[in-house]
This record gives sequence, structure tokens and C-alpha cells, in this order.
Amino acid sequence: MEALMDWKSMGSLYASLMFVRGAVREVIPPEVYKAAKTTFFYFFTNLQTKLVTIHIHEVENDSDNDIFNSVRRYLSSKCFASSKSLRLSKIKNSKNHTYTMVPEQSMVDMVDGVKLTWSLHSDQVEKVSKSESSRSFFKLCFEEKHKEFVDSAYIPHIMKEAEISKFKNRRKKLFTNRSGDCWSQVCQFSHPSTFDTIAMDPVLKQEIQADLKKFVNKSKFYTSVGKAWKRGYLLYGPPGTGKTSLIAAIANYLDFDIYDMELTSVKNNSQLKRLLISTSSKSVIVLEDIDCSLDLSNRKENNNQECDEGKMKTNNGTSNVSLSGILNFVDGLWSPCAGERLIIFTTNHKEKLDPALLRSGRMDKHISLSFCSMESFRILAKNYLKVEEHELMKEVEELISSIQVTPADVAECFMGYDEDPDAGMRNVVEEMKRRKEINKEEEKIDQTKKRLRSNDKENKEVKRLRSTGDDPNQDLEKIMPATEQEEKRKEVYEN
Ligand SMILES: Nc1ncnc2c1ncn2[C@@H]1O[C@H](COP(=O)(O)OP(=O)(O)OP(=O)(O)O)[C@@H](O)[C@H]1O
Repeated sequence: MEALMDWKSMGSLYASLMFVRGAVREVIPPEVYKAAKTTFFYFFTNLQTKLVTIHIHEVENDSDNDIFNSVRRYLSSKCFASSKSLRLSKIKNSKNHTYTMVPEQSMVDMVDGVKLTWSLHSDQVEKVSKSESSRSFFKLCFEEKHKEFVDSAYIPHIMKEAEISKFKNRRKKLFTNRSGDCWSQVCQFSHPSTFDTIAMDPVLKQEIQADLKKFVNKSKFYTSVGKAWKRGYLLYGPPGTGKTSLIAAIANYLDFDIYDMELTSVKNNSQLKRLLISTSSKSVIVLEDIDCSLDLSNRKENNNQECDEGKMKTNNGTSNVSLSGILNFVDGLWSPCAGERLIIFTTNHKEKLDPALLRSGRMDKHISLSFCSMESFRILAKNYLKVEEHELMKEVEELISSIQVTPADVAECFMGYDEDPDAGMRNVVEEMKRRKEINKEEEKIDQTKKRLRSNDKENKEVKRLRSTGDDPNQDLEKIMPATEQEEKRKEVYEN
């Protein structure tokens, strides 16, 4: 009976509490109610274990708080799994949509066995130019014993993760300096070339990917040895072998922006330096066809000019950028710029470049792109025609070893045949045969020319010997083989 009474009184106490709660909710504004509820919650949980709470406000001293933005970004990748109420948005120039927490929601982040409870709140509503706006802040709650971990490991971890997520979510940009002495964004960089679509030696491909990965993960190393965090690549090979395509594949692989440097638009070394300093981190700086932009060959010859005038004219005579300006650029004298940069030079004529430019430390990796091999052909056939095996492959293999076709030539033959791969294969074989015939013709012409040149040389020699009174027959032995000597002797006496 007594127990029954106890249950009854507990029931009525609960009902009274619910009534009071309902009444309070009616009377108190919702923001105040939520704030009181949160304080109540923290008060009781703080009683059980010693908890610490960190407040991270959106605005500090009238400026944006970077840590707030990093936390928001960091939690956006976690809150989808754990929160019941979320905000969904897609910000301009970002690749993906993102979820964020809504005010008065909390979520738990477990890191290395430490429980970290996050909640989002709104500051009191402010009047900002007619419209009402509120500012948010995060509360991070954890046990006091984890204070050191939070400060030295967790917060840096959040900053790093947020940076990675920001970087992944942005769109790559393409800049050029063609319009003057500063960079202008041409467009979003969306070149479709990737390491999967590039036709080149698979071993070299892997080597480049590994080198790039190593480079971007070596921030601490570059700082510890006092070097600018940059790497230089030289891509060389005949036109149409994929130098530009490889640059695009590299930018896509690293998710870097591209700065396409037009050297002929740069007036002098100072302008070159200014342009470099204004490039952003995580970028690829490209100088295409470097041998055509500046006369960078034969430094010894040009050295005097450089010393006297401190400049070197471009081929079209409009730029005063010197070789030393270029060397400083590649050496990373502009290293006060933080962050990693990849500098890529391309040329069709490596032999024309000054050795000073090519030495390692400036051009760390020399990548040769050449004519289409069978391996490259297979990659192109797979990409353009979705063909892996074909009855004409054998014929292609024989033809490709006897002629020089570039990947661009093969790609051109495949264009438009994606729906009829057999016709695409026939087209490329016909083109290769045609080139083989042309090569044969050209070889014949070359041989004839060579013979004519040597006949001419021999006739001149015979004439010279006659004019000096020597016996041409004796000297013929020195200048031609025995069979030809006989014919020549006849010719000499007939004349
Ligand atoms: N190795 C390759 N793999 C895949 N496609 C290629 C390759 N090489 C060339 N192509 C194709 O040929 C076109 C031209 O190639 P690309 O501009 O990359 O050559 P390049 O070596 O930079 O030539 P140039 O020296 O004339 O600038 C590309 O758009 C691409 O379709």
C-alpha cells in the first residue's frame, strides 16, 4: 500500500514538473529557454566529472575567427552521420554541397578514445542595418584530463583536416598573365586529362605520380633543410606527344591551380618576380615552349650582353627578361611565399636550353615524351574506342615499330569513331600504312640526293687533280670503293 502511495506521489510530481515545464515554455521566449536548458545540462554534467568547455566564436574583435570556420568545415564532414537536424548548402565556386550543424544541436567526436562533445549556439540577436542577424559560436566540452590533448593535438588536427577539406572542395583555376603584368583568371580549370587518359610508358607514369606524392607530403623536410618548397619539371619531346596533356593530368592529380606564364608578356625581371610572388600555394606554374619564348641557349655568347645590359631580348624583341631572371625564378629566390609550387617548363628542343637551367635543383625531373609505342597505342585505343583486343592489333604492332606517329596523330585517327571502333582501327592502320609509304618515298629521295651529292664531290675532286697534273686514277682509290673506281676510270677517260 505504501509502495502504491509512493508511485502515486512520484506520478503527480512528474505531472506537476511537466506542467511547470509547459508553462515555462509558454512564457519564456524560445531562445532564452534553449539557453537555460543548455546551461542546466552543462551544470549537471559538470557536477559528475570535471568538464572543460571551450567557446569558439564566429567573430572575434570584429573580424572572422579562422578557428570557427575550420571547426565548421571539420564538423561538416562528421555531422551528417550523427546529427538529426542539419543545414545543407553549396557555396559558389565549391565542387560539392556540404552539411553543417544547426544551432542547439550537439554531436560527439571520438578521437583516440577521447570523447569531444560539440554544440552550436547563437549569440544574442543583433540589429545589423534593418535586418536581424545572429552570430554563432561552438562549444567544445571534454574531460579536464584531456586538456593537453585538445590543445596540442586535437585543435591542430581540426585545422589540418579543415584545410584539406577546403582544398578538396574548391574548383581549380586557370590563370594567365597575357593581359598585362598581373595574373587574371581565365576560367575554372576543368581539363579532362588524367594519368588514366595519358598515353605514355606505364613505369614512367607511376614514377611521376610517386614523385609528386612525395613532393606534396614533404613540407617539413623542405623547411628543415631551408629550401623553398618547389619542384621543377622539364617536359620535352616532339610536338603532339602529350606535354600539355601531362601538365593538365598533373594539375588534376594534385588538385592544383595552374598559372600559365606567357614570358613574352613579361617586360623585365622585376615584373617576373612580382608575378611569381603573387601566385598562390598549391599551384603549377607553367612555361610552355621555353625555347621559343626566350633565347635561353648558349649562355656564354649571351653573357656579355647580359652583363652589359642586364637583359636579354626575346625572339620577338618585346621582353627584357634575362636568363638570370629565369634562373632566380627557378631557384626559388621568391621563397618567402609559403606553400608548395611545381614549376614546369616544356620544350620541343631540350638541346637548345642552357645547361644551367637544366641542372638538378632547377629542373629536378626531366621527362621525355616521345612517339607512340604499342603500350601508348593500347591506352589510346581503350580510351577512344573502348578497344582492348582487336584483330588489327598485330598489324598495328608491326607498323608502329617502323614509323613515327605521335599520340596526337593516333588520337586524331580515332576521333569520331567511338561508336564504330572497327572503323577507327581500320582508319589508324590505313594512316600508318600511308605514312610508311611516304617514308619509303622520302628514303629513296634521300638516297638519290646523297648519291648526287657524292658524284658532285667526286667530279670536283677529279677536276682538281687534273688541274694539278696528277693522275686522277691513282687518287680515285683513296676516294671511292673498287667497283665504283672502275666505272669512274672509264668515265674519266671517255671525257
Ligand atoms: N600522350 C598522350 N596521351 C593522350 N593524348 C595525347 C597524348 N599526346 C597527345 N595527345 C592528344 O593530342 C592532343 C595534343 O597533345 P598535346 O597538346 O598535349 O601535345 P604537346 O606535346 O603539348 O604538343 P606541342 O608541343 O605542340 O604543344 C591532345 O589534346 C591529346 O588529345
